[in-house]
Amino acid sequence: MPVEVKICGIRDAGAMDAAVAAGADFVGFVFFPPSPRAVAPGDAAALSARHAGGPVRVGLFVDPTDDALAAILAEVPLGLIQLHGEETPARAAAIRARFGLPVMKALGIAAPEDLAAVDDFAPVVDRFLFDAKPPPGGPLPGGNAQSFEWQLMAGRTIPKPWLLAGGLTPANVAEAIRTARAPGVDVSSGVERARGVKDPGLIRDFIVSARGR
Ligand SMILES: O=C(O)c1ccccc1NCC(=O)[C@H](O)[C@H](O)COP(=O)(O)O
Repeated sequence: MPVEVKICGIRDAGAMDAAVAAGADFVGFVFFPPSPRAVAPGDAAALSARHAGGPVRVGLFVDPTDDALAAILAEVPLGLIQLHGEETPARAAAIRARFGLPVMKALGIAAPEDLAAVDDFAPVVDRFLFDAKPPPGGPLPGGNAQSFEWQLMAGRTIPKPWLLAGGLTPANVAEAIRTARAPGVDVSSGVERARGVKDPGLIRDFIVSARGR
């Protein structure tokens, strides 16, 4: 199976087109206003409409209310909801049931015990994303260009499809995949030329490096 790739934080046509052309499996739209990568729902819908088919459109949320989810889903044709906050398994289950979309839960990993949450979420989510724990007091719960120890994932049986994230770049993604034995990867900062500004060339390089060609 080819490694799955998600390009997160798409905000402009150049990035969207590059991700589609390079064969990304997922593109992420950040619906978290404090993020420099936040995108307005109308803009996300327009970017999505540039391509029929192609990658799964992922909406990234941080502890969203039902009203916020409903408003965005009314505008943007999302195929997957990414929960990147402090959502509990019960909240993830409720979102999945109410909105009828698959859910990917992001878990911050710094030590082996952080993976214990997998057992709690596995029955109620469709995918996992394993990211570095955010810096204490930092403004963002993700997208911080920070890696965690990839070796923590090696040899783990994760009962759902999963993506490795955190500090990945075109230069380190192949080693990260080998070390973590990751079936998929997610990137944001590592394909940016400035914070929040994606670089189409880096998006291409990242996907080529991840897939080993
Ligand atoms: O990217 C953001 O701005 C963001 C804001 C709030 C919550 C999560 C966020 N990003 C989550 C992602 O899926 C990132 O791609 C992932 O954390 C990896 O980011 P990076 O280390 O920058 O590649």
